[in-house]
Amino acid sequence: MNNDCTILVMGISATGKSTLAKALAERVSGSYVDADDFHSEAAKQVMQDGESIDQVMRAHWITRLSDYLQHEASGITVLAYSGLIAAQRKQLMAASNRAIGLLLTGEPSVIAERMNARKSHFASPNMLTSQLALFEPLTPDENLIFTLAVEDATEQQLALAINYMKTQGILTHEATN
Ligand SMILES: Nc1ncnc2c1ncn2[C@@H]1O[C@H](COP(=O)(O)OP(=O)(O)O)[C@@H](O)[C@H]1O
Ligand SMILES: O=C(O)[C@H](O)[C@@H](O)[C@H](O)[C@H](O)COP(=O)(O)O
Repeated sequence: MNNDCTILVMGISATGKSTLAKALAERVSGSYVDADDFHSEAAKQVMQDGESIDQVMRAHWITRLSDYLQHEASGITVLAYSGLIAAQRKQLMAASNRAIGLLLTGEPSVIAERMNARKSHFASPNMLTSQLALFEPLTPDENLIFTLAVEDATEQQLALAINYMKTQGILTHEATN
């Protein structure tokens, strides 16, 4: 394992994971990685049709992501990843030397608005219902995952995330100045 740390930025589709993860990667001089890039073409087609991927497709996707984190990632990796299933969140948190999570949650109506407004993305807005149904709430042992509000501006989410990372010893004060 060559990576110092992975920051998993999680939440159902259109909660703002990619937006926050890109901003955070820039702020901490890390690498932004989008879990969307690890989907098969067949999985993308399913999501384009407005469905969430099935368990088998999700398991293959998680294996590819886990392999990447274990063997290819280096430095600080900021991964935008849905994290719907608790056991899989734990698997990816365990795939790095060090990992923390940020979870974007909020009102379904706000998320629906963002999904509908988003044009250039393979996931169809019809996915919202299945994403909400599939999402498994955090379990008590998932204590390195910090929840952020989708309703907050990205800058505010970023400030809270940086503060959390400092309290967890992931960042020094100097690293983000
Ligand atoms: N904090 C925010 N406030 C308002 N709009 C946001 C915020 N974060 C993201 N968005 C917008 O919401 C949409 C979905 O964001 P995106 O980052 O693509 O979500 P995800 O990666 O979770 O699917 C995009 O159009 C994005 O510009
Ligand atoms: O079932 C899942 O685990 C999710 O649907 C996952 O596949 C992801 O959320 C998609 O990649 C959609 O992309 P965005 O989350 O970037 O909208």
